[in-house]
Amino acid sequence: MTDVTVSLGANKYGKAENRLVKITRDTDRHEIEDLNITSQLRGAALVSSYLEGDNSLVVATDTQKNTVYAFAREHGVGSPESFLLKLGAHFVDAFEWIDGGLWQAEQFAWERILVDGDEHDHAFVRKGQATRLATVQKINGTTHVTAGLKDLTVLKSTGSEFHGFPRDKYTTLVETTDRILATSVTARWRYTPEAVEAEPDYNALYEGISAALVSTFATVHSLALQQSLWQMGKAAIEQFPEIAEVRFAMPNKHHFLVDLSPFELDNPGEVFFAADRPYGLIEGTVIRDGVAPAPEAWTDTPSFI
Ligand SMILES: O=c1[nH]c(=O)c2[nH]c(=O)[nH]c2[nH]1
Repeated sequence: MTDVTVSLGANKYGKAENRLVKITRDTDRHEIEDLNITSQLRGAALVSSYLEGDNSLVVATDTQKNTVYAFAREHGVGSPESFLLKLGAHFVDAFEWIDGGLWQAEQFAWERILVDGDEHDHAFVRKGQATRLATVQKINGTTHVTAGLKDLTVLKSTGSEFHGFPRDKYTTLVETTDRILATSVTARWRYTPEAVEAEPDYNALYEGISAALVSTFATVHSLALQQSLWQMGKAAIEQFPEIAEVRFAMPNKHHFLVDLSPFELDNPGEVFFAADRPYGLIEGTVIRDGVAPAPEAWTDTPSFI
């Protein structure tokens, strides 16, 4: 057997993709900062953790994660650059064997939802996300037009409650009167045969209907995402006689308040972990009374929405 020797090359370790949502709520006009942060450390002395399983110098990835959330509360975010600089300085200063590291951030941009032309104080829409949808169905001699949108991500940093649900031995969810409500709306609506016949301005209808959906999301004080869904569909149908029905699929994008008490920090609704899965999935159709149902309009379109 030939003598084979191996050595450890470049390495670093840490916690990837810490989803941090920071709400600044000193006044009624909230600010949102939404980031995905990765922290990784390097140090020559860390070789023993790889070669021998010696963890005596391993600043746990869990500690790195906690530091991200605690720093958001202690120092705020401000800019991703300044936040990462603070993290980097902390790790190399606090642990002398940490020579360096790599700290990376993605920041997701949000805009305030406009309600009657005015910026809302605590309701936001993710920038540049929504995709417009349109379908023409010719079937049994009839033409149906459906339209909609997907990936319209909206968030309210207050004005949402969830309580009064049944409890059994598997229920652990704590009742809340103030939570973040966030969803990525998929909605498809069907235009009435009369609207299609009249060859309406579909661009103007799309703008108006999508504005009605988001402004209703913003203004409804929500007791559940189900109720927001209903109110959004109802508003669109009431404001636009061209719509016969609206179908929705709305994931409940959970934001969990981070427990900062182990670090002797309070967290009055400011620092959240934005989970990506599992998520609640709330679906429903809102139908104008008196219109003829047209299930064939949806033939071969995506299963529900
Ligand atoms: O708006 C909500 N609807 C639910 O049905 C539900 N279930 C849950 O755990 N949280 C929530 N939130």
